[in-house]
Amino acid sequence: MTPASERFDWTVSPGGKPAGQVRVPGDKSISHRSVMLGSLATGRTDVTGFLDGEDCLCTMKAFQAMGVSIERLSDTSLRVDGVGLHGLTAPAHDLDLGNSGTSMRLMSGLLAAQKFPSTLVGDASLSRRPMRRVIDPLARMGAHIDSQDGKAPLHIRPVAGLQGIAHASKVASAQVKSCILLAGLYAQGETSVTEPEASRDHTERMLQAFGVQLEASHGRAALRGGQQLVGTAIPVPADISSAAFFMLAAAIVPGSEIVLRDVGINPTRTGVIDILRAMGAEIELLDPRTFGGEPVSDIRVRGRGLRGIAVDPALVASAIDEFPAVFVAAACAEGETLISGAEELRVKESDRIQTMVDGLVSLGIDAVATPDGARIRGGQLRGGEINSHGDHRVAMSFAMGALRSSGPIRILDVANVNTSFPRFAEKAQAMGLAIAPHRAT
Ligand SMILES: O=C(O)C1=C[C@@H](OP(=O)(O)O)[C@@H](O)[C@H](O)C1
Ligand SMILES: C=C(OP(=O)(O)O)C(=O)O
Repeated sequence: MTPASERFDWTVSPGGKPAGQVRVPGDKSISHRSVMLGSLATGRTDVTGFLDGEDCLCTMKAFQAMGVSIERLSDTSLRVDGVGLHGLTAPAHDLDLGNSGTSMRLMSGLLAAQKFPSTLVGDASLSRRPMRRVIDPLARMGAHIDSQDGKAPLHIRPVAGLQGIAHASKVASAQVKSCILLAGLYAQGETSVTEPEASRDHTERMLQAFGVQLEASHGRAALRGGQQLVGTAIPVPADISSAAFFMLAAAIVPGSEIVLRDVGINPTRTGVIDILRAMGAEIELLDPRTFGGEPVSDIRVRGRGLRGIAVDPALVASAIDEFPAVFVAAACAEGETLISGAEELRVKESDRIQTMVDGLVSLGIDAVATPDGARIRGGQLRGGEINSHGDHRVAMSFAMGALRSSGPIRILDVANVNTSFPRFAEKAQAMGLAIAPHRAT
């Protein structure tokens, strides 16, 4: 795998008609949680379809550094021998969580409850992201976390115990919700989280699969502390957030047809399907089934040409990571697309509103950023150079844009794609994209 420190670029030549079948890598959210919950359980957890991206490998290494035996049976299969809720041991060094917001926010919850200190560090992008959204509620539970003005590194001090709280989150964030629920496993009494829109519910589903009693309803989750987790088998579905780039590819090229296999279609994640359908894409769910506690299906996408829409703000939470792809879909649609209610995009790996608007404008598209979204008028993409700002989802979205551009698109700084989608360029090539990776010059 390419180390994120090496600079890589892509040149993507225009044209191509996406065709064929692909299974994109495993779901990132579920892969992180499989390591975390498997480590805290008693007994063995076998994980198949694990995402071997750098983000999830950071989580895996962090738990290994805290004494958990995690064996890689293959690139995508793990065997986790859990140490129980109180079995983690003090790491000998800072825990480096790379580029991964999910690792840092979820782990801060469970580490806040430990009898040993720990320090969580990340790369330059992760060190710019807001952590007060987890530090403040954890402090109300009795945790001690020192930060750099609300940002990483996070120094977590040992505490005698935590108290359950009822947390009303201002943002719809599965990372905040999961952080508090993981701390709640160790707290006295009940811990609950409510949020303005329902965020992805993998933590709730997976805790239940590990035997935890939990109340979950739309926008609220609650559990009582002191419950034991019991190891279980976790088959990880393909990640709808990675599949979204291929949905985009087929949707913007009339006459194309692809099938994406084994994709997780948890209803808290399927906003991108609703948005692309509203824009005119033909998307069919084939053979719906379940993997463990998660709904899965194959997805057929046929390109029919897209039209601009006002994206329903109620879909933002369930499509949050797919907006870079939606920006490119909007650029390839007839008419105007309005995106609103999506200010969370500004605090991801990059400011995804600004990065996407800047990139589209440099490719000749009329696009304007607003505080919580953008206005994008569809048009002819021309060739040019895109700075991905080291943001994997920005890089992959613009790569697909080349299917409709009049000249080659060069995308700078793409090594970070390995955080969520290892071997993306090979899979995209196999589906018809003329993508050439090369060392940055
Ligand atoms: O809980 C998770 O696994 C994730 C939650 C989302 O973040 P927020 O909770 O910050 O919205 C998402 O953007 C991220 O890629 C993964
Ligand atoms: C926002 C993302 O991840 P994280 O928050 O885990 O860095 C993402 O993968 O798009």
